[in-house]
Amino acid sequence: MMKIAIIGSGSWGSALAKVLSENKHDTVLWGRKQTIIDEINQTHTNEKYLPNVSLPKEIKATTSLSEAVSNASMIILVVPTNAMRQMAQELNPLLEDQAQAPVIVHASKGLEMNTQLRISEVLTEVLNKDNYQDVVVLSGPSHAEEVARQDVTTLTAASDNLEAAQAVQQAFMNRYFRVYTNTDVIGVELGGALKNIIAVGAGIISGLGYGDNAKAALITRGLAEISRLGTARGADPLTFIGLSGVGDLIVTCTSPHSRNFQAGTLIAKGYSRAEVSEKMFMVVEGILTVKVAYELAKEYDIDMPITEMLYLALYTDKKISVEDAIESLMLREGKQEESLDK
Ligand SMILES: NC(=O)c1ccc[n+]([C@@H]2O[C@H](COP(=O)([O-])OP(=O)(O)OC[C@H]3O[C@@H](n4cnc5c(N)ncnc54)[C@H](O)[C@@H]3O)[C@@H](O)[C@H]2O)c1
Ligand SMILES: O=P(O)(O)OC[C@H](O)CO
Repeated sequence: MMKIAIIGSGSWGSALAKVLSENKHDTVLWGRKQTIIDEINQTHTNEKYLPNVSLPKEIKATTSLSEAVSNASMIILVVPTNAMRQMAQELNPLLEDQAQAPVIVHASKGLEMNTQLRISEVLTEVLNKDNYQDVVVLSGPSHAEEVARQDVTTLTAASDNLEAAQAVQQAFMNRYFRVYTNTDVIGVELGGALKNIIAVGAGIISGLGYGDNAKAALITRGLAEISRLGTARGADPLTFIGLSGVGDLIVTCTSPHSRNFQAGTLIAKGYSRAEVSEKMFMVVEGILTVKVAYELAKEYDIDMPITEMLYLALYTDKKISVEDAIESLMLREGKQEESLDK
């Protein structure tokens, strides 16, 4: 058993802390809001982010980053993507004097605005490489609400160093939480980040009353464009038919738990991007990732029609309605489906 620090006490950080504590690890949960930290320590709940869940009383919560990471063998970052750089900068001096360099894990899903970097790229850019062992990405189809009630869940731990991925696998695995390993960090991170865009689209078509045919079309063609961008960025195409690809795409596009899906239903009701962000108090990564993916698609000359339509609807003043966007997707020139020899 080891000391594991979880940085971020929102829905996913709290659910992951619950799993690790149940696996008998010395689990410390860091958050920036004193009221939430007090609630976790005193009543063993986090009603705002993980309602109706009893957390193990062994979880220690703190607002002190130094206390959280001191002597931790593993540090798991679960803050919104655009807070990762700052968290890594704050971590850097605290890792200087650790007796043993920790494994750094992140379990978030997005791409950094402006730099277009994957989260592991941000972490390796900022963290002093002498002070940590490896970076591991934990991703896959996993809603916090279901993990917290011990529903069967499968994930992927990916790292360039298979042994580091295996260490994460061993820390988390139990009868309801099964972790596979992978060495395709690019594919695992891009699958997790880009599926959120398609989930926003799924919420929109559901909110507009389209049926299951439309949803299946969106998921399948969404997977095609995720795979196109992913392989252009160096991912193994097979990764996109794994847990962090199609697995996460299915769960996020079909589950009422998904914040990205919920945000899509609000967009279908006519709310603007700013209004949606205000109404959803939890992070909706897909709304931000649309912009980054659109820019990457332009840069790499990749056809991403669903992402492009969402970008036009959310980020430009072209005032394209969602109905017009869907019609224009449907009426593009006829295409051939992907095949292995193309
Ligand atoms: N909720 C899930 O089911 C789930 C599952 C898998 C992955 N994820 C991913 O995990 C990441 C976190 O999601 P979540 O569901 O926990 O979000 P959340 O909105 O529930 O919680 C986010 C937490 O980060 C904190 N935070 C926000 N800005 C911060 C900053 N600048 N510095 C430090 N802390 C900050 C918030 O106070 C909150 O505690 C996202 O990338 C999400 O895609 C979520
Ligand atoms: O609630 P969402 O849309 O952020 O999705 C959560 C997880 O990524 C699902 O695997």
